Amino acid sequence: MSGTILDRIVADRRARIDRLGHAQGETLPEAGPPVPVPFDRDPFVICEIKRRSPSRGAISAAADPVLQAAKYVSRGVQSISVLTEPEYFGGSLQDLIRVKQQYPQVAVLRKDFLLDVEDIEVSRQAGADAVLLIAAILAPQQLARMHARALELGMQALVELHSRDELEAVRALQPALVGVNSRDLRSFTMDALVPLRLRAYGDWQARWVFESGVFEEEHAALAAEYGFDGVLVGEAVMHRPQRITGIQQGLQRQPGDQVFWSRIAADTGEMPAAAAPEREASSRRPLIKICGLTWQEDVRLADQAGADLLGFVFADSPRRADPAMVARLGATRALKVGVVVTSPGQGKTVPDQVLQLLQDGHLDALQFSGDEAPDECYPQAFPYYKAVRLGSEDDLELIRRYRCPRVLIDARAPGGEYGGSGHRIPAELVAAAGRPLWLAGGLNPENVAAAVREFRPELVDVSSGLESHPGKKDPRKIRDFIQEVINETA
Ligand SMILES: O=C(O)c1ccccc1NCC(=O)[C@H](O)[C@H](O)COP(=O)(O)O
Repeated sequence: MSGTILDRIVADRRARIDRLGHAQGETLPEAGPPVPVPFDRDPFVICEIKRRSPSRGAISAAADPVLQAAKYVSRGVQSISVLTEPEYFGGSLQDLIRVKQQYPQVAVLRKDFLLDVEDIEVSRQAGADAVLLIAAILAPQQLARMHARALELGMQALVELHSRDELEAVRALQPALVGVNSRDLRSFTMDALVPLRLRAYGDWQARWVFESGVFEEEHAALAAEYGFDGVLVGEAVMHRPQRITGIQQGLQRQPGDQVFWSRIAADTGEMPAAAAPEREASSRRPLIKICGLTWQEDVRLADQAGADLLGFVFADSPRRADPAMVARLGATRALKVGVVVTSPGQGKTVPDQVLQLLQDGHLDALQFSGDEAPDECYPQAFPYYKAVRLGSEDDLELIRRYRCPRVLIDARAPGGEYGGSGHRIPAELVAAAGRPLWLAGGLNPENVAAAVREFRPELVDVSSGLESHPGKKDPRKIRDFIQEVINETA
């Protein structure tokens, strides 16, 4: 057997079915199940009952499923996912049966590693209104059979994907309910950009659910802004059902004209399915952000030379940008980012002019480069990402605390600058910073190739290293920097 946890869970479940049958030795209700209720009613926040998981260990080992469901229902939740896998998740079919019997008007999803048509029938008999079908563990024809049986029985089937190949495998089926898991069930790594990346390829009529990693309002806002109709939330609400209200609010955002994270998602990570074998994702050219642009001709040059992001500093700096210049730029190929430094505990202090640029589409996102706390960014601007300065191992912990899909790491310079210092981050901290890596701090045309080789960043960010003097970029350095990055990953 190959070694991933997903392989082990599936093999153990298959062995349990062989031993005990599809009901796994559990007693099913004698009375016929009630007519299924729709699973995807709005607000489509699916709250999960999950005692433990292989990735997180014990979440709420002793939780009573009916009491937990009560906490969800009292907050307006209409769709509940019940983990019924016993060995790795501490669940059972009885959990689902009890929840459904107590709350017949709530739609209940059976979340398990379902393998056979008989699993679908047992789920219905237990009272499930919907079932989860995981594309990663089912051959396309088997998935199609199980999907068809679920629909025949009046249930809905949430088809879960995590990769482009899986999406292409279910394309012919065009399921009406698709979940994209931001967690890779094989490695447990989470990446909020995976659902955004796959969503762009899902061009059939369906309700799309963003799964895993949803903890706060801003995670649901990200899902909603980028085309998801629902979110599936587990650990966050097991611990704190009070979060449901914020998550419901976040999901109310209408998909707008934001492109920032979907462009980043498209330009990073998994290659399009057809091209994947030719090129490893790890050898993909990192995105290039050229920051501290103050002159229009520098902006044009950086844009034409191949920068992916253009940064404009709206903070104390020799590179402070003029908002009027940014407003005059018009369309650029590269995304435009406004860099701000706001004061912690002072509320909303992003300058109005900068917010206006974001609102009017002259900027695509903000970069928070100050000492903003994790909960001080989203209320000020969206989309955004955080820049975190690393000077010691203690700072590494900071990275994990922020909720945006990516965090830029920068040097904690001796002079206390918030950015543009020209200082490098100590190599051992970069190595320990986690991946995907957005790397800033002291890069220049001479050292960027080595940095790319050593650290395989997803994005490199440069400012002072391309200047002829503070605030003015040197055209040759811009071109050389970009060429060095291209050469290193060609
Ligand atoms: O660039 C600045 O002057 C600046 C001032 C205040 C806050 C942030 C600033 N820059 C943020 C950036 O993203 C820079 O590109 C980053 O710090 C790297 O700068 P450098 O070390 O000069 O390449």
